[in-house]
Amino acid sequence: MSNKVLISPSILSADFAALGQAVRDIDAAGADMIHIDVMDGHYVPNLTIGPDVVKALRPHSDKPFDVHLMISPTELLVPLFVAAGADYITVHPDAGPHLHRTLQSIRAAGVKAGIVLNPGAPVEQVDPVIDLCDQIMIMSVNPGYGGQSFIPSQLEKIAAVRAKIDAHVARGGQDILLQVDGGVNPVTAKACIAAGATSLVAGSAVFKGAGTYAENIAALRGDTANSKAA
Ligand SMILES: O=C(CO)[C@H](O)[C@H](O)COP(=O)(O)O
Ligand SMILES: [Co+2]
Repeated sequence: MSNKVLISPSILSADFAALGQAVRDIDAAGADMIHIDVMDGHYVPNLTIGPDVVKALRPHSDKPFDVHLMISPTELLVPLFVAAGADYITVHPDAGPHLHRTLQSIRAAGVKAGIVLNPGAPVEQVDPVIDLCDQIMIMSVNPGYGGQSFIPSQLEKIAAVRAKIDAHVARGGQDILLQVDGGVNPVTAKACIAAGATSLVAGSAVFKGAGTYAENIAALRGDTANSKAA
């Protein structure tokens, strides 16, 4: 795997009246993936994007669509996001009803599967399903809204999951992206990377940061030569 950290800008912070343009712009600015936050007004107290919007955005970029499902129950809607063009589907273990089966069904559909640990969730949630994960995401804010502040206690969890992934790979298991989502800016990004993250989600820091989208993305990678936002 490349040492370069992947940047997955969250379109939650984009202009919802111009999402296609936003996806084209972050693609051109060097995003590695496009993070799409799906909220149902039930698992989290906010409503956002459904499968028809994901399908409508699909022609606007060839980059992987990184779909973060904050919906409960999860299982019934997974096929709709697969059909809409998701490349990664990441689910919350407590959204239910059957985490193991949900991850199996995502992978059986040819899509990469991930789990998300909320700030209050124990790191042990990873253990029973690590074989089925292509991505593990640590939420560094409580899910539901963009623009919140990074919760520093999650750095310890990032490091603990890094150790679990490294041990898993050493046993011959598949490599797994370690993603962080929430309150990621150039300062917190540095701490996340030091703790072992390999993929960073950022909404506010990309769409509302100090520089151009390309400069904001470069700043998250720690590439200060190409950034005005660091
Ligand atoms: O999943 C999310 C919220 O539930 C978002 O991906 C996340 O909050 C990104 O926004 P920001 O970078 O502004 O914190
Ligand atoms: Co998200």
